[in-house]
Amino acid sequence: MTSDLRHAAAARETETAPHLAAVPARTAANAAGEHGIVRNPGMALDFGFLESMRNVNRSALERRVATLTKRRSIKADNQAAWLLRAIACMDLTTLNSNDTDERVRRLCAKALNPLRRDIAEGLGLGDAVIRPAAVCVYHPFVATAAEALQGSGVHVAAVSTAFPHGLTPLSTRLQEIEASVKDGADEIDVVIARGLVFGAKWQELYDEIVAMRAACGQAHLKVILGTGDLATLRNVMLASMVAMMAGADFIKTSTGKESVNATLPVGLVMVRAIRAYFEYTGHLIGFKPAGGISTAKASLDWLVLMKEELGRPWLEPELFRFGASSLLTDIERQLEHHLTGRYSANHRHAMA
Ligand SMILES: O=C[C@H](O)COP(=O)(O)O
Repeated sequence: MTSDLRHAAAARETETAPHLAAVPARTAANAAGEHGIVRNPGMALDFGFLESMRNVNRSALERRVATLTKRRSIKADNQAAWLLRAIACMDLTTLNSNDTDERVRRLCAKALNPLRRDIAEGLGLGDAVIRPAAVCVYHPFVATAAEALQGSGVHVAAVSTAFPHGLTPLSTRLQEIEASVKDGADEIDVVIARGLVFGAKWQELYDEIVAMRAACGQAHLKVILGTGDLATLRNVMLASMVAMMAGADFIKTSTGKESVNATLPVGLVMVRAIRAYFEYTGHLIGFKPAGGISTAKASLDWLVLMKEELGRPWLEPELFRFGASSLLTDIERQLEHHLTGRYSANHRHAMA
């Protein structure tokens, strides 16, 4: 364990719940790494640890979520700052069957200038650069996005393993990852084959993710669980843990294509898995809720959940992302409302 992580663990032990709030911002910031966070090296698949995970109590989770979202008291002045943070933690996404290079270029242009000039000026942003953390695209558009975003610091994320179902031979999925990395992807969002969860084939799931992590090389690995397909919250907890043990840098809820996408109770299960993994290993894993998050209000609920359950470091793009195709539109509208007291039509905040 590095001294930074030892420091984080020591800080954790001195605090009361939610004790990860004690982890200092950018805990591992001194360690080398493109994101300023020590990458999760993974660990051997530990069946004993998996078995020790308690059953998930859905009604307790729902009560906790209700408390969190009701207790939230982000006042109007703070709200604009939180919404800017939501932009900074966003993977601005297009994953449509009718995507084109031109559409991806327009989305990248939006990522480079996410707020209309009058809104940015009205907020007094000056030289501050507020941009999404990444643009997320299908593999065929990685090179286009990489070229459009070159030098900007906005990453290219690719969904590269037979998204959204993950149902091609592993060798094909690994080749797709390698091709995306070669084309310039900084981050790879992979989907798991959900059948491995239903069959409790944890070893096979673990081995697949280990292979995917190896195929990523320096690119960061986000593992999409497809939680809406996983049937039980215990499956969500166990799949989260297996993904982290196999070396995931982030765990992500959904593809956006399941009938149920990111929900706060499922998110709570996953962030508690992240907490348990941290307590066990000292490694910090990112979280990405994705799918159906389209309103500024929803983004605030998620940010509150992260702050209350895991603490300040999980309000940084190194450890938290929204996967969202239309959230930026609503955030921009709300920021305009904050400045003018009026709402404008969505088309005034075009994405791509
Ligand atoms: O990973 C991101 C999701 O596919 C985006 O879903 P969304 O279009 O519902 O925002």
